Amino acid sequence: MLGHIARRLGSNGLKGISPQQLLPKETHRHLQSSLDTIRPISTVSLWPFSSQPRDFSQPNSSWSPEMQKVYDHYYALCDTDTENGEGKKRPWRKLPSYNRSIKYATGGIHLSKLIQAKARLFTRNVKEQGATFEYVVFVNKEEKRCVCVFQAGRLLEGAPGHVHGGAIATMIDTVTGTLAGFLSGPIMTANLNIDYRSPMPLDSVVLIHSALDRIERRKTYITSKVTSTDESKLYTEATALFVSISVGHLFGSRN
Ligand SMILES: CCCCCCCCCCCCCC(=O)SCCNC(=O)CCNC(=O)[C@H](O)C(C)(C)COP(=O)(O)OP(=O)(O)OC[C@H]1O[C@@H](n2cnc3c(N)ncnc32)[C@H](O)[C@@H]1OP(=O)(O)O
Repeated sequence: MLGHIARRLGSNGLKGISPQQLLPKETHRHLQSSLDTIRPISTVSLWPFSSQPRDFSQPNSSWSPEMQKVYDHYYALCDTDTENGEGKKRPWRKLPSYNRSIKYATGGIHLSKLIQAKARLFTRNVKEQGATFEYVVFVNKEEKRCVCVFQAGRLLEGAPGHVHGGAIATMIDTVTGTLAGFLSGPIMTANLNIDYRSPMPLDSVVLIHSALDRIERRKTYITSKVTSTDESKLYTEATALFVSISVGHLFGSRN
């Protein structure tokens, strides 16, 4: 199939070629009839390759009612785009989450190939939904803080029936790092201090609250705490230091 498409593309790339020309008649007819059953034809694109990367933080069937409820709560506080382009300005924004750290940033697709084409983000590389890290990050730019809703799947076991401390550290690093990157641009974790206060049962849904403490030159300090969704129980507290880097740092350059 891909060879067929490549032959039809020839040396002219995609210019002027419709999806109908690229697909065998039978495949095209099948695709057309499937799509007709789910969306009005006027809104259907027959182009079979999505240019949109998958957002792993969209709700899915592995989410517990509690996870969905907290997601709905924060989602309702987010900026919205309406059909006539008049969005509602609200303080929160849901961040999309892809399975590579830089691929979809500006120019990142080329960088990600240079660095390691087959690399995948640690927290987004298990196919079975709900088995490991299910999470979504909401950020409040004005208040320089974010909240991550995290459902810890059964494959994250450390102590029997409970979430592994390394998995919790991974999520704290990810969330504090996301906030630091959002506020300061490219960064790397220089220091992460964690106090584990109570064991977290597998399948728990928790909130990871992270906030900017201060920025000093290239250093961004973030504080974080992990609580139950009603915030009555404290699981973990942490502080993190991120140092701003140039892209060259990832290639071993000190500039
Ligand atoms: C963009 C994000 C969005 C993407 C989405 C994906 C989401 C996932 C997000 C996932 C996120 C996950 C992210 C990850 O997991 S990143 C992976 C884990 N981290 C690393 O591997 C980092 C390894 N270390 C280094 O590369 C370098 O040491 C760094 C870059 C950290 C600094 O080396 P550099 O040569 O550049 O700087 P410098 O040495 O001149 O120091 C500069 C300043 O910093 C101070 N300092 C340094 N170290 C420490 C320390 N340990 N405690 C206290 N202070 C420290 C230092 O005193 C100085 O202070 P001052 O003299 O200015 O006062």
